[in-house]
Amino acid sequence: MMLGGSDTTTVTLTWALCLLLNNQHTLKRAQEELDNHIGKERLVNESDIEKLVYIQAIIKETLRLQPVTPLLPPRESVEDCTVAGYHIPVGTRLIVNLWKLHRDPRVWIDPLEFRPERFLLEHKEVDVRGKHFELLPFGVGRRICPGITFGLRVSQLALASFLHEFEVENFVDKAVDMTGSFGTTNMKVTPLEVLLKPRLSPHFYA
Ligand code: HEM
Repeated sequence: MMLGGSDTTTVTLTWALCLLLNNQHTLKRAQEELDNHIGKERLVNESDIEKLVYIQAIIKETLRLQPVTPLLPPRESVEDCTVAGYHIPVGTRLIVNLWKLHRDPRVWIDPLEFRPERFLLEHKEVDVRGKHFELLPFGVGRRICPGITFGLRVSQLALASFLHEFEVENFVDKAVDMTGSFGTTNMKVTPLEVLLKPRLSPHFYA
């Protein structure tokens, strides 16, 4: 249970930072949201997350483009059925391809673009809890991730605190490498190196 939790959150936060660094306007907008709602005289609290809708949208958009498990663990059909015109005999192993689903151009406008705004606009009603089949980063059905609420909250709070407390810049003057391992877990292959600068008064870091 704890292994499922720590890896997945680290992977999500790493990809979120990569995507923000490669899309500077989104990084700026996230920090503006933090400055407007929290200011610079105190740290972020868990109770602030409700108001940080852009931060929430960043985590959703990260999970869409870089799902932790691009292929969900296999299922087995318990009876003969037909799906989208394909006959699936009982006992067939089925694997849901989240990578493809989350980038389907019939569902998502500019599917390869990192655009958190989509979750405040045209996909406002889409959540990640297994009810909307176009976005299933935590899986679906009776084996759905039991750590959704905790995983989401930790990712949102960690990202909000990090961006509130630090200016973050790419270490080298080129786009962050987005190569993923694409194994069971979608890890970033090369290390992410960033430059950090405090954004708040020194006493917050003592
Ligand atoms: C961003 C964070 C997380 C993501 C993206 C994530 C994603 C997933 C996915 C895709 C599955 C497979 C679901 C399926 O087969 O339909 C899963 C299963 C699971 N997750 Fe998570 N997870 C996260 C956080 C957590 C946390 C925080 C915990 C626990 C504290 C956790 C515990 C588990 C467990 C125990 C399973 C296996 C459930 C089963 O097979 O019945 N996960 N997770």
